[in-house]
Amino acid sequence: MAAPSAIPRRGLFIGGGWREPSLGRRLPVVNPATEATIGDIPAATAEDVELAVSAARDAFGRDGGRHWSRAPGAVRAKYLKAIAAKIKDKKSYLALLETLDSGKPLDEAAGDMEDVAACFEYYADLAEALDGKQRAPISLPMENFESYILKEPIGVVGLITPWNYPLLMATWKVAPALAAGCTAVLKPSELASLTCLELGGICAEIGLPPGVLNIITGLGTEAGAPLASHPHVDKIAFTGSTETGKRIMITASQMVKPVSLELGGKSPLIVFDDVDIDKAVEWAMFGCFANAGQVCSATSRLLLHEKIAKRFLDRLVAWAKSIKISDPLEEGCRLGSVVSEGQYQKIMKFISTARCEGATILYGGARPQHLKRGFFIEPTIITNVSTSMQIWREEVFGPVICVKEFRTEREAVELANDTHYGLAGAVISNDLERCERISKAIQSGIVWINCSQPCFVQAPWGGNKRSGFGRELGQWGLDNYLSVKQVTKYCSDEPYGWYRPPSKL
Ligand SMILES: NC(=O)c1ccc[n+]([C@@H]2O[C@H](COP(=O)([O-])OP(=O)(O)OC[C@H]3O[C@@H](n4cnc5c(N)ncnc54)[C@H](O)[C@@H]3O)[C@@H](O)[C@H]2O)c1
Ligand SMILES: C[N+](C)(C)CC=O
Repeated sequence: MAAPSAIPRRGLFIGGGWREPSLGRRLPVVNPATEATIGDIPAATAEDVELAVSAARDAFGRDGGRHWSRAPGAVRAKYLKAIAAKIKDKKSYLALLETLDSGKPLDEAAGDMEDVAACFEYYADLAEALDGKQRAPISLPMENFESYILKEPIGVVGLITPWNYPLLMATWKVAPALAAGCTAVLKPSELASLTCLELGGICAEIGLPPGVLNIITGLGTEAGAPLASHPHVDKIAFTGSTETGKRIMITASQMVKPVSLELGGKSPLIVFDDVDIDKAVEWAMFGCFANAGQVCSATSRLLLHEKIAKRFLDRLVAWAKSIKISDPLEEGCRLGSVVSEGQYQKIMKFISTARCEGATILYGGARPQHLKRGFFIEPTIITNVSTSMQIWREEVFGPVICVKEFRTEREAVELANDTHYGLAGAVISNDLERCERISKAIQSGIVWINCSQPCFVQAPWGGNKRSGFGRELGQWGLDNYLSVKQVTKYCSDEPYGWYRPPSKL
Protein backbone atom coordinates (compact mmCIF):
# COMPACT_ATOMS: atom_id res chain seq x y z
CA MET A 1 0.00 0.00 0.00
CA ALA A 2 1.36 3.44 -0.90
CA ALA A 3 1.89 5.93 1.92
CA PRO A 4 -1.00 8.41 2.09
CA SER A 5 0.04 12.00 1.38
CA ALA A 6 -1.69 13.08 4.59
CA ILE A 7 -2.92 11.22 7.61
CA PRO A 8 -6.56 11.59 8.70
CA ARG A 9 -7.33 14.70 10.71
CA ARG A 10 -9.16 13.53 13.78
CA GLY A 11 -10.66 15.19 16.84
CA LEU A 12 -11.01 13.75 20.30
CA PHE A 13 -13.38 10.78 20.44
CA ILE A 14 -15.83 11.63 23.23
CA GLY A 15 -19.37 10.39 23.78
CA GLY A 16 -19.39 8.52 20.48
CA GLY A 17 -18.41 11.50 18.30
CA TRP A 18 -15.50 13.71 17.32
CA ARG A 19 -14.80 16.99 19.15
CA GLU A 20 -12.15 19.62 18.73
CA PRO A 21 -10.02 20.01 21.88
CA SER A 22 -11.41 22.70 24.19
CA LEU A 23 -8.38 24.96 23.84
CA GLY A 24 -8.09 24.26 20.11
CA ARG A 25 -4.50 23.06 20.39
CA ARG A 26 -2.92 20.36 18.26
CA LEU A 27 0.41 18.48 18.32
CA PRO A 28 2.46 17.73 15.20
CA VAL A 29 2.88 14.14 14.01
CA VAL A 30 6.40 13.50 12.76
CA ASN A 31 7.29 10.43 10.71
CA PRO A 32 10.47 9.37 12.54
CA ALA A 33 11.85 7.60 9.48
CA THR A 34 11.82 10.76 7.35
CA GLU A 35 11.60 13.56 9.94
CA ALA A 36 8.70 15.01 7.91
CA THR A 37 5.65 16.41 9.67
CA ILE A 38 2.73 14.43 8.29
CA GLY A 39 -0.22 15.80 10.24
CA ASP A 40 -1.35 16.59 13.73
CA ILE A 41 -3.39 15.24 16.61
CA PRO A 42 -5.60 17.03 19.14
CA ALA A 43 -3.98 18.14 22.38
CA ALA A 44 -6.51 17.49 25.13
CA THR A 45 -6.42 19.33 28.44
CA ALA A 46 -8.23 19.03 31.77
CA GLU A 47 -11.42 20.48 30.21
CA ASP A 48 -11.55 17.61 27.71
CA VAL A 49 -10.75 15.04 30.37
CA GLU A 50 -13.77 16.34 32.26
CA LEU A 51 -16.00 15.79 29.20
CA ALA A 52 -14.58 12.35 28.49
CA VAL A 53 -14.97 11.14 32.07
CA SER A 54 -18.48 12.49 32.21
CA ALA A 55 -19.36 10.68 28.93
CA ALA A 56 -17.91 7.45 30.34
CA ARG A 57 -19.88 7.89 33.62
CA ASP A 58 -23.12 8.46 31.71
CA ALA A 59 -22.47 5.37 29.59
CA PHE A 60 -21.74 3.28 32.68
CA GLY A 61 -25.03 4.14 34.36
CA ARG A 62 -27.29 4.70 31.33
CA ASP A 63 -30.67 2.98 31.84
CA GLY A 64 -29.41 1.41 35.04
CA GLY A 65 -26.53 -0.18 33.12
CA ARG A 66 -28.90 -2.40 31.13
CA HIS A 67 -27.21 -1.71 27.79
CA TRP A 68 -23.61 -2.01 28.94
CA SER A 69 -22.29 -2.37 32.46
CA ARG A 70 -25.02 -4.75 33.65
CA ALA A 71 -25.83 -6.24 30.26
CA PRO A 72 -25.03 -9.93 29.73
CA GLY A 73 -21.39 -10.45 28.72
CA ALA A 74 -22.70 -11.89 25.45
CA VAL A 75 -24.01 -8.42 24.51
CA ARG A 76 -20.61 -6.80 25.04
CA ALA A 77 -18.93 -9.72 23.25
CA LYS A 78 -20.86 -8.86 20.07
CA TYR A 79 -19.31 -5.38 20.01
CA LEU A 80 -15.81 -6.69 20.73
CA LYS A 81 -16.11 -9.20 17.88
CA ALA A 82 -17.32 -6.44 15.57
CA ILE A 83 -14.28 -4.33 16.49
CA ALA A 84 -11.99 -7.31 15.80
CA ALA A 85 -13.58 -7.83 12.39
CA LYS A 86 -13.07 -4.16 11.46
CA ILE A 87 -9.44 -4.28 12.59
CA LYS A 88 -8.91 -7.26 10.29
CA ASP A 89 -10.60 -5.46 7.39
CA LYS A 90 -8.41 -2.40 7.89
CA LYS A 91 -5.24 -4.26 8.82
CA SER A 92 -3.05 -2.93 5.99
CA TYR A 93 -4.19 0.64 6.47
CA LEU A 94 -3.76 0.56 10.25
CA ALA A 95 -0.34 -1.05 9.92
CA LEU A 96 0.70 1.68 7.52
CA LEU A 97 -0.41 4.41 9.92
CA GLU A 98 1.39 2.66 12.80
CA THR A 99 4.59 2.54 10.75
CA LEU A 100 4.37 6.18 9.67
CA ASP A 101 3.78 7.19 13.27
CA SER A 102 6.33 5.01 15.07
CA GLY A 103 9.02 3.99 12.57
CA LYS A 104 8.53 0.24 13.05
CA PRO A 105 8.88 -2.08 10.04
CA LEU A 106 5.61 -2.46 8.16
CA ASP A 107 5.43 -6.23 8.58
CA GLU A 108 5.97 -5.89 12.34
CA ALA A 109 3.12 -3.38 12.42
CA ALA A 110 0.92 -5.77 10.40
CA GLY A 111 1.69 -8.51 12.95
CA ASP A 112 0.71 -6.11 15.74
CA MET A 113 -2.67 -5.52 14.04
CA GLU A 114 -3.27 -9.28 13.92
CA ASP A 115 -2.51 -9.41 17.64
CA VAL A 116 -4.91 -6.51 18.22
CA ALA A 117 -7.76 -8.34 16.47
CA ALA A 118 -6.93 -11.58 18.31
CA CYS A 119 -6.99 -9.75 21.65
CA PHE A 120 -10.48 -8.31 21.00
CA GLU A 121 -11.70 -11.77 19.98
CA TYR A 122 -10.16 -13.41 23.02
CA TYR A 123 -11.82 -10.99 25.44
CA ALA A 124 -15.12 -11.32 23.58
CA ASP A 125 -15.01 -15.01 24.50
CA LEU A 126 -14.14 -14.20 28.12
CA ALA A 127 -17.02 -11.69 28.27
CA GLU A 128 -19.40 -14.46 27.20
CA ALA A 129 -17.90 -16.89 29.69
CA LEU A 130 -18.30 -14.34 32.48
CA ASP A 131 -22.09 -14.82 32.46
CA GLY A 132 -21.63 -18.48 33.45
CA LYS A 133 -19.28 -17.54 36.29
CA GLN A 134 -21.72 -15.24 38.08
CA ARG A 135 -23.22 -16.39 41.38
CA ALA A 136 -20.47 -18.94 41.92
CA PRO A 137 -21.32 -20.47 45.32
CA ILE A 138 -18.92 -20.29 48.27
CA SER A 139 -18.91 -23.24 50.56
CA LEU A 140 -19.56 -22.11 54.17
CA PRO A 141 -19.17 -23.94 57.46
CA MET A 142 -22.68 -22.89 58.70
CA GLU A 143 -25.76 -24.37 57.06
CA ASN A 144 -27.97 -21.37 57.92
CA PHE A 145 -26.04 -19.24 55.48
CA GLU A 146 -25.51 -19.33 51.73
CA SER A 147 -22.98 -17.21 49.93
CA TYR A 148 -22.13 -16.52 46.34
CA ILE A 149 -19.89 -14.26 44.29
CA LEU A 150 -20.79 -11.53 41.83
CA LYS A 151 -18.13 -10.18 39.52
CA GLU A 152 -18.95 -6.58 38.69
CA PRO A 153 -17.23 -4.02 36.50
CA ILE A 154 -15.07 -1.63 38.52
CA GLY A 155 -16.64 1.42 36.88
CA VAL A 156 -15.03 4.13 34.77
CA VAL A 157 -11.40 3.30 34.06
CA GLY A 158 -8.58 5.53 32.84
CA LEU A 159 -6.20 3.74 30.46
CA ILE A 160 -2.84 5.43 29.86
CA THR A 161 -0.55 3.81 27.32
CA PRO A 162 2.91 4.12 25.68
CA TRP A 163 4.11 4.50 22.10
CA ASN A 164 6.11 1.34 21.44
CA TYR A 165 3.16 -0.84 20.37
CA PRO A 166 0.59 1.96 20.21
CA LEU A 167 -2.63 0.18 19.31
CA LEU A 168 -1.63 -3.17 20.80
CA MET A 169 -0.77 -1.77 24.24
CA ALA A 170 -4.05 0.17 24.22
CA THR A 171 -5.95 -2.98 23.22
CA TRP A 172 -4.45 -4.98 26.11
CA LYS A 173 -6.44 -2.60 28.32
CA VAL A 174 -9.45 -1.58 26.21
CA ALA A 175 -10.54 -5.14 25.30
CA PRO A 176 -10.64 -6.59 28.86
CA ALA A 177 -12.02 -3.36 30.34
CA LEU A 178 -14.95 -3.38 27.91
CA ALA A 179 -15.41 -7.15 28.27
CA ALA A 180 -15.78 -6.63 32.03
CA GLY A 181 -18.49 -3.98 31.52
CA CYS A 182 -16.37 -0.98 32.44
CA THR A 183 -16.49 2.21 30.42
CA ALA A 184 -13.18 3.84 29.62
CA VAL A 185 -11.15 6.88 28.76
CA LEU A 186 -8.04 5.96 26.78
CA LYS A 187 -5.06 8.33 26.71
CA PRO A 188 -2.44 7.01 24.27
CA SER A 189 1.08 8.41 24.01
CA GLU A 190 1.44 11.78 22.32
CA LEU A 191 4.31 10.26 20.31
CA ALA A 192 2.08 7.73 18.52
CA SER A 193 -1.69 8.16 18.73
CA LEU A 194 -2.86 7.72 15.13
CA THR A 195 -4.09 4.13 15.29
CA CYS A 196 -5.76 4.70 18.66
CA LEU A 197 -7.74 7.55 17.10
CA GLU A 198 -8.70 5.20 14.26
CA LEU A 199 -10.05 2.84 16.92
CA GLY A 200 -12.47 5.66 17.76
CA GLY A 201 -13.62 5.65 14.14
CA ILE A 202 -14.12 1.88 14.30
CA CYS A 203 -16.18 2.17 17.51
CA ALA A 204 -18.42 4.70 15.77
CA GLU A 205 -18.76 2.45 12.69
CA ILE A 206 -19.82 -0.61 14.66
CA GLY A 207 -22.26 1.41 16.80
CA LEU A 208 -20.58 0.99 20.17
CA PRO A 209 -22.89 2.76 22.64
CA PRO A 210 -21.75 6.39 23.01
CA GLY A 211 -19.33 7.03 25.85
CA VAL A 212 -18.35 3.39 26.40
CA LEU A 213 -14.90 4.15 24.98
CA ASN A 214 -13.55 7.71 24.83
CA ILE A 215 -10.16 8.50 23.34
CA ILE A 216 -8.29 11.65 24.22
CA THR A 217 -4.85 12.41 22.84
CA GLY A 218 -2.37 14.89 24.24
CA LEU A 219 0.56 15.39 26.53
CA GLY A 220 1.06 13.33 29.65
CA THR A 221 1.11 16.32 31.96
CA GLU A 222 -1.89 18.01 30.31
CA ALA A 223 -4.18 15.07 29.54
CA GLY A 224 -2.76 12.04 31.41
CA ALA A 225 -2.29 13.70 34.80
CA PRO A 226 -5.86 15.12 35.05
CA LEU A 227 -7.21 11.72 34.03
CA ALA A 228 -5.17 9.96 36.72
CA SER A 229 -6.30 12.42 39.39
CA HIS A 230 -9.96 12.62 38.36
CA PRO A 231 -12.21 11.75 41.30
CA HIS A 232 -14.79 10.03 39.04
CA VAL A 233 -12.29 7.63 37.53
CA ASP A 234 -12.48 4.42 39.53
CA LYS A 235 -9.21 2.83 38.41
CA ILE A 236 -6.10 3.68 36.43
CA ALA A 237 -4.38 1.06 34.30
CA PHE A 238 -1.02 2.38 33.18
CA THR A 239 1.74 1.14 30.90
CA GLY A 240 4.85 3.26 30.56
CA SER A 241 8.02 4.26 32.32
CA THR A 242 8.72 3.55 35.96
CA GLU A 243 9.08 7.29 36.65
CA THR A 244 5.59 8.11 35.34
CA GLY A 245 4.22 5.00 37.06
CA LYS A 246 5.47 6.31 40.40
CA ARG A 247 3.73 9.66 39.81
CA ILE A 248 0.48 7.95 38.90
CA MET A 249 0.64 5.79 42.01
CA ILE A 250 1.17 8.85 44.24
CA THR A 251 -1.78 10.66 42.63
CA ALA A 252 -4.06 7.63 42.86
CA SER A 253 -3.13 7.02 46.50
CA GLN A 254 -4.79 10.33 47.46
CA MET A 255 -8.14 8.78 46.55
CA VAL A 256 -7.24 5.18 47.39
CA LYS A 257 -7.84 4.54 43.70
CA PRO A 258 -6.65 1.13 42.45
CA VAL A 259 -3.88 1.14 39.87
CA SER A 260 -2.20 -1.51 37.80
CA LEU A 261 1.25 -0.65 36.52
CA GLU A 262 3.15 -2.23 33.61
CA LEU A 263 6.52 -0.51 33.71
CA GLY A 264 10.03 -0.75 32.36
CA GLY A 265 12.61 -3.50 32.44
CA LYS A 266 16.24 -4.48 32.06
CA SER A 267 15.77 -8.13 31.39
CA PRO A 268 18.55 -10.73 31.23
CA LEU A 269 19.14 -13.48 28.67
CA ILE A 270 21.44 -16.23 29.99
CA VAL A 271 23.15 -18.44 27.38
CA PHE A 272 24.97 -21.62 28.48
CA ASP A 273 27.79 -23.38 26.68
CA ASP A 274 25.72 -26.37 25.47
CA VAL A 275 23.73 -24.55 22.82
CA ASP A 276 23.58 -24.26 19.06
CA ILE A 277 25.27 -20.87 18.80
CA ASP A 278 23.54 -19.54 15.70
CA LYS A 279 20.09 -20.46 17.01
CA ALA A 280 20.84 -18.73 20.32
CA VAL A 281 22.26 -15.67 18.51
CA GLU A 282 19.02 -15.27 16.59
CA TRP A 283 17.00 -15.24 19.85
CA ALA A 284 19.45 -12.75 21.36
CA MET A 285 18.90 -10.48 18.36
CA PHE A 286 15.13 -10.87 18.40
CA GLY A 287 15.25 -10.23 22.16
CA CYS A 288 16.89 -6.84 21.81
CA PHE A 289 16.72 -5.57 18.23
CA ALA A 290 13.07 -6.28 17.28
CA ASN A 291 11.05 -3.04 17.28
CA ALA A 292 14.46 -1.30 17.51
CA GLY A 293 14.76 -2.56 21.09
CA GLN A 294 11.81 -0.42 22.17
CA VAL A 295 10.26 -3.35 23.98
CA CYS A 296 9.51 -3.35 27.70
CA SER A 297 10.70 -6.94 28.04
CA ALA A 298 13.76 -6.58 25.75
CA THR A 299 16.47 -8.94 26.95
CA SER A 300 19.03 -6.16 26.90
CA ARG A 301 21.52 -7.77 29.30
CA LEU A 302 23.16 -10.73 27.59
CA LEU A 303 24.95 -13.16 29.92
CA LEU A 304 27.27 -15.54 28.09
CA HIS A 305 29.01 -18.58 29.47
CA GLU A 306 32.73 -17.82 29.27
CA LYS A 307 33.43 -20.94 27.20
CA ILE A 308 31.34 -19.72 24.27
CA ALA A 309 31.55 -15.95 24.76
CA LYS A 310 34.11 -15.23 22.05
CA ARG A 311 32.49 -17.46 19.40
CA PHE A 312 29.03 -16.17 20.31
CA LEU A 313 30.05 -12.52 20.00
CA ASP A 314 31.75 -13.14 16.63
CA ARG A 315 28.52 -14.65 15.33
CA LEU A 316 26.36 -11.96 16.95
CA VAL A 317 28.34 -9.25 15.16
CA ALA A 318 28.11 -11.15 11.87
CA TRP A 319 24.32 -11.56 12.22
CA ALA A 320 23.89 -7.93 13.35
CA LYS A 321 25.74 -6.75 10.23
CA SER A 322 23.21 -8.59 8.09
CA ILE A 323 20.13 -6.86 9.53
CA LYS A 324 18.39 -4.78 6.90
CA ILE A 325 18.12 -1.23 8.29
CA SER A 326 15.95 0.89 6.03
CA ASP A 327 12.85 2.97 5.65
CA PRO A 328 10.36 0.80 7.56
CA LEU A 329 8.05 0.72 4.54
CA GLU A 330 10.71 -1.09 2.48
CA GLU A 331 10.23 -4.80 2.10
CA GLY A 332 12.51 -6.89 4.29
CA CYS A 333 13.29 -4.06 6.71
CA ARG A 334 14.19 -5.56 10.08
CA LEU A 335 15.29 -2.39 11.88
CA GLY A 336 13.34 0.81 11.39
CA SER A 337 13.86 4.14 13.07
CA VAL A 338 13.31 4.78 16.75
CA VAL A 339 10.16 6.68 17.59
CA SER A 340 11.35 10.28 17.89
CA GLU A 341 14.28 12.63 17.94
CA GLY A 342 14.09 12.73 21.75
CA GLN A 343 14.35 8.94 21.94
CA TYR A 344 17.23 8.98 19.42
CA GLN A 345 19.16 11.51 21.51
CA LYS A 346 18.48 9.58 24.71
CA ILE A 347 19.80 6.31 23.23
CA MET A 348 22.88 8.01 21.78
CA LYS A 349 23.60 9.51 25.21
CA PHE A 350 23.43 6.03 26.79
CA ILE A 351 25.97 4.80 24.24
CA SER A 352 28.36 7.72 24.78
CA THR A 353 28.10 7.40 28.57
CA ALA A 354 28.91 3.67 28.30
CA ARG A 355 31.98 4.56 26.23
CA CYS A 356 33.05 7.23 28.76
CA GLU A 357 32.60 4.77 31.62
CA GLY A 358 35.06 2.38 29.94
CA ALA A 359 32.80 -0.06 28.09
CA THR A 360 33.67 -1.21 24.56
CA ILE A 361 31.28 -0.55 21.67
CA LEU A 362 31.94 -3.86 19.94
CA TYR A 363 29.56 -3.10 17.08
CA GLY A 364 27.27 -0.25 16.03
CA GLY A 365 26.71 2.75 18.24
CA ALA A 366 26.05 5.24 15.43
CA ARG A 367 23.61 6.31 12.74
CA PRO A 368 23.80 3.91 9.75
CA GLN A 369 25.84 5.72 7.07
CA HIS A 370 23.41 5.00 4.25
CA LEU A 371 20.53 6.78 6.02
CA LYS A 372 20.99 10.52 6.13
CA ARG A 373 17.58 11.39 7.53
CA GLY A 374 15.37 9.74 10.13
CA PHE A 375 16.09 8.59 13.66
CA PHE A 376 17.96 5.41 12.84
CA ILE A 377 20.51 3.73 15.11
CA GLU A 378 22.65 0.71 14.26
CA PRO A 379 22.16 -2.44 16.30
CA THR A 380 24.67 -1.91 19.07
CA ILE A 381 26.64 -4.48 21.08
CA ILE A 382 28.51 -3.30 24.17
CA THR A 383 31.11 -5.39 26.03
CA ASN A 384 33.54 -4.82 28.93
CA VAL A 385 30.61 -3.77 31.04
CA SER A 386 30.73 -3.58 34.82
CA THR A 387 27.67 -3.93 37.02
CA SER A 388 27.95 -0.36 38.26
CA MET A 389 27.73 1.15 34.76
CA GLN A 390 24.62 2.99 33.66
CA ILE A 391 24.32 0.76 30.58
CA TRP A 392 23.98 -2.30 32.86
CA ARG A 393 21.54 -0.70 35.29
CA GLU A 394 19.16 1.51 33.30
CA GLU A 395 16.57 0.77 30.63
CA VAL A 396 17.80 2.12 27.26
CA PHE A 397 14.70 1.28 25.20
CA GLY A 398 16.71 1.12 21.98
CA PRO A 399 18.65 -1.44 19.89
CA VAL A 400 21.46 -1.72 22.42
CA ILE A 401 22.56 -4.93 24.10
CA CYS A 402 25.19 -5.11 26.83
CA VAL A 403 27.15 -8.26 27.49
CA LYS A 404 28.78 -9.94 30.50
CA GLU A 405 30.38 -13.33 30.91
CA PHE A 406 29.75 -15.85 33.68
CA ARG A 407 31.41 -19.05 34.84
CA THR A 408 28.80 -20.84 36.98
CA GLU A 409 25.03 -21.18 37.05
CA ARG A 410 24.97 -19.42 40.41
CA GLU A 411 26.92 -16.46 39.07
CA ALA A 412 24.56 -16.25 36.08
CA VAL A 413 21.51 -16.08 38.35
CA GLU A 414 23.13 -13.46 40.58
CA LEU A 415 23.91 -11.30 37.56
CA ALA A 416 20.42 -11.84 36.13
CA ASN A 417 18.81 -10.66 39.37
CA ASP A 418 21.18 -7.72 39.80
CA THR A 419 18.50 -5.19 38.83
CA HIS A 420 15.70 -3.14 40.37
CA TYR A 421 13.48 -4.34 37.55
CA GLY A 422 11.64 -7.65 37.33
CA LEU A 423 9.66 -7.85 34.12
CA ALA A 424 11.20 -10.74 32.19
CA GLY A 425 14.18 -13.05 31.84
CA ALA A 426 15.31 -15.81 29.51
CA VAL A 427 17.61 -18.80 29.53
CA ILE A 428 18.99 -20.82 26.62
CA SER A 429 20.45 -24.25 27.31
CA ASN A 430 19.96 -27.82 26.18
CA ASP A 431 19.79 -28.91 29.81
CA LEU A 432 16.07 -28.53 30.52
CA GLU A 433 16.42 -29.28 34.23
CA ARG A 434 18.82 -26.39 34.49
CA CYS A 435 16.38 -24.19 32.59
CA GLU A 436 13.61 -25.13 35.06
CA ARG A 437 15.88 -24.29 38.03
CA ILE A 438 16.74 -20.94 36.51
CA SER A 439 13.14 -20.13 35.66
CA LYS A 440 12.38 -20.43 39.39
CA ALA A 441 15.43 -18.43 40.44
CA ILE A 442 14.91 -15.43 38.14
CA GLN A 443 12.98 -12.69 39.94
CA SER A 444 10.54 -11.65 37.22
CA GLY A 445 6.96 -12.00 36.04
CA ILE A 446 7.88 -13.74 32.77
CA VAL A 447 10.60 -16.28 31.96
CA TRP A 448 11.34 -17.64 28.51
CA ILE A 449 13.15 -20.94 28.02
CA ASN A 450 15.12 -21.39 24.79
CA CYS A 451 13.61 -18.25 23.26
CA SER A 452 13.01 -14.58 24.06
CA GLN A 453 9.90 -12.41 23.65
CA PRO A 454 7.08 -14.61 22.35
CA CYS A 455 3.88 -13.28 23.86
CA PHE A 456 0.44 -14.91 23.87
CA VAL A 457 -2.86 -13.29 24.77
CA GLN A 458 -3.79 -16.35 26.85
CA ALA A 459 -0.78 -16.07 29.22
CA PRO A 460 -0.36 -13.51 32.04
CA TRP A 461 1.89 -10.53 31.40
CA GLY A 462 3.43 -8.22 34.01
CA GLY A 463 6.34 -7.61 36.30
CA ASN A 464 7.73 -7.63 39.81
CA LYS A 465 9.95 -5.14 41.63
CA ARG A 466 10.10 -1.76 39.85
CA SER A 467 8.57 -3.24 36.71
CA GLY A 468 5.17 -2.82 38.35
CA PHE A 469 2.34 -5.02 39.58
CA GLY A 470 -0.88 -6.54 38.35
CA ARG A 471 -1.11 -8.83 35.34
CA GLU A 472 -2.54 -8.16 31.89
CA LEU A 473 -3.74 -10.70 29.34
CA GLY A 474 -5.47 -14.01 29.99
CA GLN A 475 -8.12 -14.28 32.70
CA TRP A 476 -5.87 -12.07 34.87
CA GLY A 477 -6.34 -9.22 32.40
CA LEU A 478 -10.13 -9.42 32.82
CA ASP A 479 -9.89 -9.62 36.62
CA ASN A 480 -8.06 -6.25 36.52
CA TYR A 481 -11.39 -4.62 35.66
CA LEU A 482 -13.72 -6.65 37.86
CA SER A 483 -14.59 -6.14 41.45
CA VAL A 484 -15.57 -9.21 43.47
CA LYS A 485 -18.70 -8.91 45.59
CA GLN A 486 -19.78 -11.48 48.16
CA VAL A 487 -23.54 -11.88 48.68
CA THR A 488 -24.43 -13.79 51.83
CA LYS A 489 -27.97 -14.85 52.69
CA TYR A 490 -29.46 -16.05 55.97
CA CYS A 491 -31.67 -18.92 54.90
CA SER A 492 -33.16 -20.38 58.07
CA ASP A 493 -36.74 -19.76 59.21
CA GLU A 494 -35.51 -19.69 62.80
CA PRO A 495 -34.51 -16.44 64.54
CA TYR A 496 -30.78 -15.94 64.70
CA GLY A 497 -30.86 -16.20 68.52
CA TRP A 498 -27.84 -14.10 69.52
CA TYR A 499 -29.91 -11.69 71.70
CA ARG A 500 -32.56 -12.73 74.10
CA PRO A 501 -35.99 -11.56 72.94
CA PRO A 502 -37.45 -8.84 75.19
CA SER A 503 -39.80 -10.02 77.89
CA LYS A 504 -43.43 -10.18 76.75
CA LEU A 505 -44.67 -8.94 80.14
N1 LIG B 1 5.55 -3.61 31.22
C1 LIG B 1 4.98 -3.49 30.04
O1 LIG B 1 4.17 -4.29 29.63
C2 LIG B 1 5.36 -2.34 29.12
C3 LIG B 1 4.92 -2.36 27.78
C4 LIG B 1 5.30 -1.31 26.94
C5 LIG B 1 6.09 -0.27 27.42
N2 LIG B 1 6.49 -0.28 28.73
C6 LIG B 1 7.38 0.79 29.23
O2 LIG B 1 6.97 2.06 28.72
C7 LIG B 1 8.09 2.94 28.65
C8 LIG B 1 8.12 3.63 27.31
O3 LIG B 1 6.92 4.29 27.10
P1 LIG B 1 6.75 5.87 27.24
O4 LIG B 1 8.04 6.55 26.93
O5 LIG B 1 5.54 6.23 26.46
O6 LIG B 1 6.47 6.04 28.80
P2 LIG B 1 6.00 7.36 29.55
O7 LIG B 1 5.92 6.99 30.99
O8 LIG B 1 6.79 8.54 29.16
O9 LIG B 1 4.53 7.62 28.97
C9 LIG B 1 3.52 6.64 29.03
C10 LIG B 1 2.16 7.33 28.99
O10 LIG B 1 2.02 8.12 30.18
C11 LIG B 1 1.64 9.45 29.84
N3 LIG B 1 2.15 10.34 30.89
C12 LIG B 1 3.35 10.95 30.96
N4 LIG B 1 3.44 11.70 32.08
C13 LIG B 1 2.26 11.54 32.74
C14 LIG B 1 1.75 12.02 33.98
N5 LIG B 1 2.45 12.85 34.76
N6 LIG B 1 0.52 11.61 34.36
C15 LIG B 1 -0.20 10.77 33.59
N7 LIG B 1 0.22 10.29 32.40
C16 LIG B 1 1.44 10.66 31.99
C17 LIG B 1 2.25 9.65 28.46
O11 LIG B 1 1.63 10.72 27.81
C18 LIG B 1 1.99 8.30 27.83
O12 LIG B 1 0.66 8.23 27.37
C19 LIG B 1 9.31 2.07 28.85
O13 LIG B 1 9.80 2.24 30.16
C20 LIG B 1 8.75 0.65 28.69
O14 LIG B 1 9.49 -0.35 29.34
C21 LIG B 1 6.15 -1.28 29.58
C1 LIG C 1 4.88 -7.64 24.84
N1 LIG C 1 5.10 -6.58 23.87
C2 LIG C 1 6.35 -6.82 23.24
C3 LIG C 1 4.05 -6.66 22.87
C4 LIG C 1 4.98 -5.29 24.52
C5 LIG C 1 6.06 -4.79 25.36
O1 LIG C 1 6.67 -3.73 25.12
